[in-house]
Amino acid sequence: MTKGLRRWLVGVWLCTVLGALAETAAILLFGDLTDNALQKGSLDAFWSPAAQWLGIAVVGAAVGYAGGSLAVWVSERFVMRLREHVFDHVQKLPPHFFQRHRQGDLLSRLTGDVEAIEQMAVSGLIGTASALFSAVFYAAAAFWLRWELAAATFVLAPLFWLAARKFAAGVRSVAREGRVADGAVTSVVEESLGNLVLTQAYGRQDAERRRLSREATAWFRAAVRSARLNQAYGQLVQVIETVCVLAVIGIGVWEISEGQMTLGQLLAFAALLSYLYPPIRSLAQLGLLISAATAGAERLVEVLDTRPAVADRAGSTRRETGRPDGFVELHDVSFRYPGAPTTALESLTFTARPGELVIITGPSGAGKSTVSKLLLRFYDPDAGSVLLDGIPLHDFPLERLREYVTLLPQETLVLHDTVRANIACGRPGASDHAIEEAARAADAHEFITALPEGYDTWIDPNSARLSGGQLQRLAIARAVLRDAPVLVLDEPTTGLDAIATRRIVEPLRRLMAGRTTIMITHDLNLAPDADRILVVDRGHLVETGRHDDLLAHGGTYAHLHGSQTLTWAAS
Ligand SMILES: Nc1ncnc2c1ncn2[C@@H]1O[C@H](COP(=O)(O)OP(=O)(O)OP(=O)(O)O)[C@@H](O)[C@H]1O
Repeated sequence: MTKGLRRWLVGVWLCTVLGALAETAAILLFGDLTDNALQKGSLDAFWSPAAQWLGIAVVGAAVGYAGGSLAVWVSERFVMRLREHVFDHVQKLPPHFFQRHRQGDLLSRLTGDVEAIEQMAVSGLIGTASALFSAVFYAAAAFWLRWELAAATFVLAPLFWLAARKFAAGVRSVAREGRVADGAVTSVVEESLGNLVLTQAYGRQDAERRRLSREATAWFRAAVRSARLNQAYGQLVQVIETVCVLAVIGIGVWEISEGQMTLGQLLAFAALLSYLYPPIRSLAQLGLLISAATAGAERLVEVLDTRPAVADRAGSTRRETGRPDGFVELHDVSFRYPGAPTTALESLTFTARPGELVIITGPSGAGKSTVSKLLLRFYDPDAGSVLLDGIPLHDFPLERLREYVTLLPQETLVLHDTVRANIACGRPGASDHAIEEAARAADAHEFITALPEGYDTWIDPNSARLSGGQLQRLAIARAVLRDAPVLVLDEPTTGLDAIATRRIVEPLRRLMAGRTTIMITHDLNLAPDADRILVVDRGHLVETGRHDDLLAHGGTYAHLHGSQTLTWAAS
């Protein structure tokens, strides 16, 4: 991530060295001026050092400006890359990662934690480099000016380090608490806003406020503790500095009274000290800053350490497969979700030939949706194989595979964009004509043109502009445009009433025509159309056959069908 940034970093450090050199030279000139011009009252002795001082100040300002701007550019660029890197990584993570982490907490990691590191990167880069060089130069100048005074100062310098060390552990732990609390606050806000209807309908406002206030109190405590620690450290450092300055003045007064030193030298030395302490202080403080940023970094590393469940195999990205016919086979497939106590699928075997409709049904939690996750290769099976046209799925480049196998998920997924863009994401770059054709095939053209801005109407995931059935037809249009040989439909009618369901049956049939379709559903309306029905229960395939045969068999399928017919009759 730091590739290409390192040479700019060298530039920053170079500017810092030059800046410190300029300031050291200015201090020495100040001593000169005091002894030769001020004390003697000689204007002649003033001009030359004054002109040099001015020249040095101008050069110092230019170098300071260049170094400061460059340092911010380098560190902000680093942070930008870090954020993109983490984001890219998160986008590859498997579904269970998102089920186990609260969304708000992930948001806070991608924003707040990255900012914590940003602070360290900015202050670290500018701060450490400039503090280190300044400290070295000023220390060298101090020794050159009066070594005995410098020695007295440096005897006391380790006190700064001791103070910083004492505080570092506390600062890190409080920063960690703060970051965790920040994630919790974001999570509560995000969850509450997402659940506003439930909150308002059931009068849960007070309960939600209490939830927020609990997390906010933890955050408040951490923030106050952190401020207290920093204040205490700052004040302690002030006291240490005062001790150092008094020691130097004491020794200086004694040396002047002995005639071993001039007032100019003492004043220059005192000025040098006022330059020397800030870098020493900030070097010590850097430890505290790093301690605080480490808490944020640890949370990011936790995300980065989570491996994607699947990745392109070596060589698979170069493999040219051509568009498959859509022959899907599962052989003895078993799968258990990472960390789950039981297997979700056990020795599942079935095939779907090109153009066939295979329906997978069964009770809730049977493992039906898991089949869709394996077909899209969100996960690889623990045992057995999933093949497309006889080729194991992991031999296809992931991106290509997902062009060949299209998923129509349970929840209608909407992009924050126009209706047109929402359909076009099925095939980026599709012409307006193709988009409209897809919408017509999905019976969506009519309601889209009735929208205020037609295909250019803006929609978003929370938009109440479109009904569930209309959103589902939009998703069908997207799938039509994608034109994949294999289609996986996961409960396409869930959440739709009988009328809306009836309205999507025809578009669905059009979409399925000529494609291998694997439909996961409780709704057995389309079951008579299926070439094969699989009944899954607790991860096992318990029955398979055509609708009429399974009904005649009188087993689980007949029972599921019967209970559904009863529900329809009752409704
Ligand atoms: N991310 C996960 N981590 C652990 N277990 C999971 C995860 N997702 C699903 N499961 C478990 O795997 C089993 C099969 O789940 P799956 O979602 O495939 O069932 P399903 O038949 O589609 O259910 P439904 O009809 O209710 O959608 C269930 O016991 C479920 O609890």
